[in-house]
Amino acid sequence: MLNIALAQINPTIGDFAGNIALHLDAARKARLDGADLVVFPELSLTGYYPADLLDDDDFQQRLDAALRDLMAASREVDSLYWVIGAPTRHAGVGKRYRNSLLVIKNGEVVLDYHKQLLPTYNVFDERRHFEPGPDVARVLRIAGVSVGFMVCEDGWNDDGRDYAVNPFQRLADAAPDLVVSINASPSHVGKREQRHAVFTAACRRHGLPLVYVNQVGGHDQLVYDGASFAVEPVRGVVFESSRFQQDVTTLGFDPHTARFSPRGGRDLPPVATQGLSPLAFYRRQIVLGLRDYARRCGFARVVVGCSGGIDSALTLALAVEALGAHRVAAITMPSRYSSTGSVSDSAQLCANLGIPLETCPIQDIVQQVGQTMSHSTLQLTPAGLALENLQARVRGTLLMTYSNTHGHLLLTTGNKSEIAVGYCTLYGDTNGGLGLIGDLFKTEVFALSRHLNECAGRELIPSAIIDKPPSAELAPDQRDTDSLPPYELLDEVLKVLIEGDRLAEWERARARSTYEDLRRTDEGRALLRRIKGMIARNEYKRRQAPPIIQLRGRAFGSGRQVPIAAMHDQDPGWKRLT
Ligand SMILES: Nc1ncnc2c1ncn2[C@@H]1O[C@H](COP(=O)(O)OP(=O)(O)OC[C@H]2O[C@@H]([n+]3cccc(C(=O)O)c3)[C@H](O)[C@@H]2O)[C@@H](O)[C@H]1O
Ligand SMILES: Nc1ncnc2c1ncn2[C@@H]1O[C@H](COP(=O)(O)OP(=O)(O)OP(=O)(O)O)[C@@H](O)[C@H]1O
Ligand SMILES: NC(=O)CC[C@H](N)C(=O)O
Repeated sequence: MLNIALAQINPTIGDFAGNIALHLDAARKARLDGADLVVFPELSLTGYYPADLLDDDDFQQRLDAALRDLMAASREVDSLYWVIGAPTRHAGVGKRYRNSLLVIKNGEVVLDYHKQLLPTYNVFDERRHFEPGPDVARVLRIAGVSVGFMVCEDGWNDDGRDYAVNPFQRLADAAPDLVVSINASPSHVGKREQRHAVFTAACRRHGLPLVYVNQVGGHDQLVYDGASFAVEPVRGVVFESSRFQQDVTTLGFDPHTARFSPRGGRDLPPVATQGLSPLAFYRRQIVLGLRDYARRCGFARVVVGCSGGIDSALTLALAVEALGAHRVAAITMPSRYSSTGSVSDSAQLCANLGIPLETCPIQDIVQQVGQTMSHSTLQLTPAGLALENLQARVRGTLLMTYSNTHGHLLLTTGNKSEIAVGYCTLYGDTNGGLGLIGDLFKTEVFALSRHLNECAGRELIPSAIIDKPPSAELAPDQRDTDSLPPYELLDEVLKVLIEGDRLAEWERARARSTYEDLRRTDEGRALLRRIKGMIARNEYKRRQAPPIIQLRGRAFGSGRQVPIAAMHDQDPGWKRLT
């Protein structure tokens, strides 16, 4: 019997002392639980993903020292095998580092393995920093059990197709009793189920049991849900660590039966195939994403402009859940175009959430800006769109002034639909340090708001806010639908155009059929061209936008890299100055 601890930790990138302490605490717990080896996530020493910090001299020196400190720390838990992840120096031609898995014991490296498949797609950019490891299998005998090792993406090329490099196949050829995979796998809706499908299929194909340990925590726009797991070749996933929090659990493994057992128990039931609902998932992902972003960047409090609309309401409700009511500030900034509901609904929302609502009307400043500009040599009186945007910019400026004064992090409130088509004001409502709902389509913003109310068993977000038609309230009687197609239609089209083959299977059929229906008529094709044009022409806004927490298969940000100064397909608004 081999006792193996799955140490799902939440390292902070570059906080070497803190990360070593996390390793040591987990190792001590593993020892108390009778573990022979403790398994940490990919790049557990640095945190995933250090990116260009790997090119920084000081970081490199701190990393070298930290690796020595971690080895020394391993002596404090006598004879325990630690499986850790760290960049290690690469001496040959090419990149300076490899993405490595090290097995250490009593201060010595007893095995090293270097990741072969370096993901460089979507949000990943590992080829930029790492040299791939050689096409070899690495196996070590621990407590009479032969254990083979791999790192994250190494396990994803085993789907029956004929890849040039398939580390899972290579390891299977070495016939270990057990596979240990260390990972930094960011989560989005459906990702947990995808991991289960990929690894149960490979384990079944090769008749191999596997332990998969993932990182947990929020790192900029990415959130890692943990959800580490153990797979038996016949029964599939039989254990799953808790999601969205650190977890150190020790399992027994019997090499004769290839089965796992809980500590002191006999058997494990198979884990349910279906995890959280999409809405429950979004909520937990955003809450952890904000919590870790705020604490890692040193923000005790956040501030949100509260319009009485659904986007700011949902942002506030999620911020209160993540940080507590005492850490969230809301400011209403009515203008002459604000409805009465804008302030009264904001007041009701804040009462429901238990936060005070500050008030700062903007009419005087907007007027003053107009007068200043018209009385200057500019002789310019802001009107039309310029006046609309001025209001949004005055609000953005006031919010940043509040942030500068009190040190609150400003949360931006844009959703994926409006970010896609540029229905937002640059340096106005796009101001902020982090977006919580920027990867939710507007229809999902409504659904998640209702979900929060259902979970609370009361109205957190007042139904008046949920039921009112979306409006920017920057001009008289303005409605979003004056400028945009109805969100029920727009969102389905955006799913196809933005997410494409990354669109989750459960929503693919509906989105595609809406899209294909539109392609059948002249009017529909014209609408598609218009939407494509809006997406293309607003690339520049997204390039300047704050990071948003990724929730879906393809989010704006590093996961979608599109040039700005380009001629985009079918863009009716494209013009070249000659
Ligand atoms: N390729 C490019 N590269 C760099 N910069 C570029 C650019 N193209 C335009 N620009 C700049 O961007 C400016 C236009 O962008 P911007 O000033 O943002 O203004 P714009 O996109 O023209 O207008 C904002 C739109 O968003 C709507 N809105 C505003 C606020 C809130 C909401 C809501 O409900 O959430 C909706 C508003 O009603 C309006 O339709 C141009 O004047 C130019 O300076
Ligand atoms: N009267 C206001 N008071 C305070 N903040 C405002 C006000 N109006 C707009 N904002 C800020 O600007 C953001 C964009 O608001 P706007 O109403 O223009 O569009 P929206 O996308 O429908 O957002 P929401 O649903 O929150 O109203 C809001 O989420 C809010 O943060
Ligand atoms: N760190 C990695 O290798 C991540 C890639 C992998 N396919 C995942 O997202 O799970």
